[in-house]
Amino acid sequence: MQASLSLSVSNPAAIPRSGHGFESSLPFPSKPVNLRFCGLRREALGFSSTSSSISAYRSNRNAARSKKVWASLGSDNGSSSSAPKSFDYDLIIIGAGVGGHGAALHAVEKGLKTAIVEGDVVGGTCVNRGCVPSKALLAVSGRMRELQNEHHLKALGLQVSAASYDRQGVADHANNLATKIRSNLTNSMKALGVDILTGFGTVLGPQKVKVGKDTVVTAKDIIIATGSVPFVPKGIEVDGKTVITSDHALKLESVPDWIAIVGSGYIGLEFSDVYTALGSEVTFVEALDQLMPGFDPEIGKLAQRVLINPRKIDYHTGVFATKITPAKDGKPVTIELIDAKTKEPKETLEVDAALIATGRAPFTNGLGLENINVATQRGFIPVDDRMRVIDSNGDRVPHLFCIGDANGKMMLAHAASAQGISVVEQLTGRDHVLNHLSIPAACFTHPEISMVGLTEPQAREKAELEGFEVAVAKTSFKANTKALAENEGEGLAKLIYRPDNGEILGVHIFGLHAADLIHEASNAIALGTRIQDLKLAVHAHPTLSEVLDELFKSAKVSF
Ligand SMILES: Cc1cc2nc3c(=O)[nH]c(=O)nc-3n(C[C@H](O)[C@H](O)[C@H](O)COP(=O)(O)OP(=O)(O)OC[C@H]3O[C@@H](n4cnc5c(N)ncnc54)[C@H](O)[C@@H]3O)c2cc1C
Repeated sequence: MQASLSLSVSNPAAIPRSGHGFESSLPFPSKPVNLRFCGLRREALGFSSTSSSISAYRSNRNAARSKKVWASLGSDNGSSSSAPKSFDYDLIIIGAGVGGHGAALHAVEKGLKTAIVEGDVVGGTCVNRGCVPSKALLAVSGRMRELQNEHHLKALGLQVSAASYDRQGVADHANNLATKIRSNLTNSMKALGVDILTGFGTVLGPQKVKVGKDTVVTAKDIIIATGSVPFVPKGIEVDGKTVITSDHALKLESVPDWIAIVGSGYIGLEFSDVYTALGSEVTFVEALDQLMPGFDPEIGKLAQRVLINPRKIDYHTGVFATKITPAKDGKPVTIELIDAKTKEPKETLEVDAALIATGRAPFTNGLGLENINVATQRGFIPVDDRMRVIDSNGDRVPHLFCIGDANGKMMLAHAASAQGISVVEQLTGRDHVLNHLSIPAACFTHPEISMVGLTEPQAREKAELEGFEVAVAKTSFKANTKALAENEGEGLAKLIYRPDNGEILGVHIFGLHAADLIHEASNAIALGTRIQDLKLAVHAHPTLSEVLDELFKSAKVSF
């Protein structure tokens, strides 16, 4: 039975989505979708934004405009430009993904007259082809996994005769969620006064954008937020049916008996969770010597023991897939492997399907960067620590910023949104530099993996360079009452810190709801809270949050 799931892409051809022929530098992964990023703001939740509140926004906006402080932007971003004195907008954002949307809402709240240009559908990757539909599928795989686990059910005194699923129903759940969130997002932007300009955006100059064929709009400042597309290495032929990317996999048009997943980063891992829960066997193909590169090694090892070994998953590490050919005329998908180091040919795998999860490539094609003397670096737009675009001479391009996946700093939804908010803060007079080390990442397998800050090897390297001590504390979920009540005691939380001053360097969690638990640590890093103060915080009992309480209490800080 074939599904006809559609993500309602009104004009999917508007933006090319082919691979870019270079290695994507995907930093570790993801975190839970903050509903704010997905349009579920007050208004969308039924607290309607009245016309009086909108007009209040508009008059605040005008007041804020006249008071705008540009000091933080430096002289080359200020009024020295020869651009026209009056503009159509204070701010134009190119790309209505999660980054563009976050920036737009913050900008109108701050009183900036704002337009957002979108060449496809509002919501970008996260809402239409990323976080949102993938988490809907993972919600299903989590439940399937529980219902299929006889030991778990028996331990809870439950009996379930057989768990089965309706593939189309599962696909509909993912599609419906994306549609709902996309509509919330569109409505909230409209309600707050963001102008949505439909068409492909091209930068004509630092303060001028062409939308579609012949509309030209000007703005005091421009943010590029054009996101990314799946990266497909050379030699791999994607047919969208048996050799697929995440864009296709999210439609769940089939559940193959045996699927190879090329790449074991967070996207590959999450899909392995979905496919194995729905009955597929999975084979990972990974170029590095270990699965799950990017995770703290100790957490990766534990995750491999729990997520990979007991499931219908096998793997080949240290190999490149040089050629992948789709199934045809009754022949299976073939995957030719070579040794990643020696480049000697190895075996050829024959499977029912292959999912290419080798990272994401920035989408900066056709943006008109040549008009502003900007050269991309492996496709990414170079920016400084305030997201200001850097040109080919190493100078800042006045009034031009780039946020989100397109700058490659941290390819996560909430990082894109935080960068957008940070830029708007700068434009409205507050110098702001985002601390990317305080931004958490999560992988939504069952159980989940989350992290913030440095891994232990990274922290030790930094300590050696800077000359300080590093200490590590750990707590098991087996010591947590709530986890045991749920029969989910498998898990570990790890804290990497400086014993001399109580600074948190990194926190890594594998276990039930790890993606939610990480925020206590990321807020502490963002706010500079030290472990000696966290030890005094009180957590409700019995909750999973006590895992972190235990973790901080077990750290040995020397004052
Ligand atoms: C399967 C999958 C699961 C993921 N899960 C998570 C997760 O759980 N948590 C997480 O944090 N991240 C997750 N991510 C990553 C996340 O989706 C991205 O980091 C995020 O979407 C980046 O946001 P962005 O605004 O930079 O770009 P995008 O969301 O890609 O949006 C860019 C927008 O710009 C538009 N556009 C591009 N060029 C132009 C142009 N010239 N003119 C007009 N419009 C243009 C595009 O159509 C698009 O709408 C996931 C990604 C995938 C693929």
